[in-house]
Amino acid sequence: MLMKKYAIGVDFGTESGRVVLVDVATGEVAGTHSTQYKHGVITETLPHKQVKLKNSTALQHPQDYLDVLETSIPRVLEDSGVSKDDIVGIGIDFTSCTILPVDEQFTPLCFQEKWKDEPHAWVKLWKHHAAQPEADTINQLASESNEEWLKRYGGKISSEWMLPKILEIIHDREELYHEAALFLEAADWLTSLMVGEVKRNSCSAGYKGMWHKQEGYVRKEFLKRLHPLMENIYETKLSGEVVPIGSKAGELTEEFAAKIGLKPKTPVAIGIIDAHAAVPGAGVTAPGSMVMVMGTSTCHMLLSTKEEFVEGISGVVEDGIIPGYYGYEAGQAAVGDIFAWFVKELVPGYVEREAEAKNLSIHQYLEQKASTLPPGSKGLLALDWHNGNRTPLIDANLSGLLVGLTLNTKPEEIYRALIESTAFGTRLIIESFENAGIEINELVACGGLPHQNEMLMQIYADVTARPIKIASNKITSAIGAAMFGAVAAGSKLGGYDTIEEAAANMAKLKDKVFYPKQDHVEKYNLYYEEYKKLVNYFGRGTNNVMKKIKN
Ligand SMILES: Nc1ncnc2c1ncn2[C@@H]1O[C@H](COP(=O)(O)OP(=O)(O)O)[C@@H](O)[C@H]1O
Ligand SMILES: O=C(CO)[C@H](O)[C@H](O)COP(=O)(O)O
Repeated sequence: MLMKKYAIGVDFGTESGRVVLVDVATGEVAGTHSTQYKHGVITETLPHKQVKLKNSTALQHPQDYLDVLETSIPRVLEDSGVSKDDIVGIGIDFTSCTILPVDEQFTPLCFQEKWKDEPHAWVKLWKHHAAQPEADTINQLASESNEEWLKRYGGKISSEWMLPKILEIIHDREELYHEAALFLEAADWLTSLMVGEVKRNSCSAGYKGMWHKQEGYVRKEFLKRLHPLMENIYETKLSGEVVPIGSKAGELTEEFAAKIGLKPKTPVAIGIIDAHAAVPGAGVTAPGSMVMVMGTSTCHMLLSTKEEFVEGISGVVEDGIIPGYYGYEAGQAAVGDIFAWFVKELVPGYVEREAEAKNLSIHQYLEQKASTLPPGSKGLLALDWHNGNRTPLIDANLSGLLVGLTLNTKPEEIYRALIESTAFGTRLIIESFENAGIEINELVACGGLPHQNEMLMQIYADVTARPIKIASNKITSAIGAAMFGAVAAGSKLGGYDTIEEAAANMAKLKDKVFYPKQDHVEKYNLYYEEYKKLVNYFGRGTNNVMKKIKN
């Protein structure tokens, strides 16, 4: 009898890391284990000392990531009874841009006595937003000198990305900049430790590090204008081979294998960003299907054979998601978060009591009531900008809107209108792609939200006039990472030679598909035109009435 073979996927999220053990032949999940980061997101003071952190700081402790590997991998093997001899490969995905400075041995500077009290020596998590002034400077200089690369990022780069975060370090603590041998994405740090040499993944390098497969990195003259110390940064502190997604980064060293309970020489895949891993995780490896990773926010991921400039996208990167294709990322800054805000802040006590009496969560109760309402939610129309607009307007200062209120408006009507507004937001993103000549025929949803609210999925199908498939498992990114682990092994070692083959065998979708209802589609076409008028008036015009008042 043929022995079953498994791949390990590790998904490093914002609060915890999750390990999944997947049967390579069938995609069946043989075990999962998750380890909460002991230090979580560090925003006020450093863990060991009262060092006050500046506003918008979000740091992490690198030991927490090692703990995930050292705890959850052995646990998953033990609980499932799978032998380490049957693990063909391992892949990791990570939040991004999450970076840290390291020395020549890849030791994080924050582990050193000399630097442990210096906030800039710690991991800067993706949502560290303290580098906004640096991002503004980069955007201004880049648009003044018409930098071609800016168009690949929809016209603006984010304070979350590599260059603003490093420039912030130069501005605040130049000495630390000099001391760092390398700045690494956390995914690349772990990969480099696992295989014993520096490897950078083309996904993070492309979406967050301004790397382009043909043109390389940002030109030196521009970097020098940012800061003289940055002129040669890509040959020095950001040096290291950029390895395309879907490649093997190397094999587990003896030392690292012993730490995490796997066999030395186990193939290790090059890392990938979490949302991007969800694309093959949801079974998408070719153009035409847009993957929506739906949770607190939504990331929209798409493949194409063409590189086009699309309004307000987060980025387009060759080999960024699936080798051989241009991968596009766009997004809505808040989706589930908007519904959470409404449920927490605005739902009256009587609704809470009714929900409790029916043993339903408030979300479930509101869904039940709102699903009997007609499209358009009795004349309500909202703008989904409660956390700004990512694509297509790239404006974090925009705020939400609700029109059409009367004295008879009910909470479930507002709940439905808010959901509809996020669906209109997704349609606006689809239209931005279509305006650039990129086709989208169907949608594939993954993440937590599609499993929580059927009405929401039906509204999305009706508003976008497209069928929506749903990934069967909520941990789609981790499964995608495991697929990359299987590809790192290759077919000779029991894995696959391409990510397409891995996804065809390992991805699982739910049987239920949400098909658009024609009468609803027609109504939503009309309401969408009204939504766009609001977008144009409040988002593209010169009035500032919607902008949040900054204090
Ligand atoms: N039944 C529901 N309907 C709509 N939204 C929901 C429902 N239940 C939870 N949510 C929202 O889903 C979001 C959590 O999504 P999930 O994918 O689980 O988390 P994350 O994005 O952190 O990975 C929260 O913002 C919450 O408000
Ligand atoms: O920037 C991103 C993708 O490009 C992600 O939003 C970031 O990595 C955090 O993701 P999550 O909150 O789902 O863990």
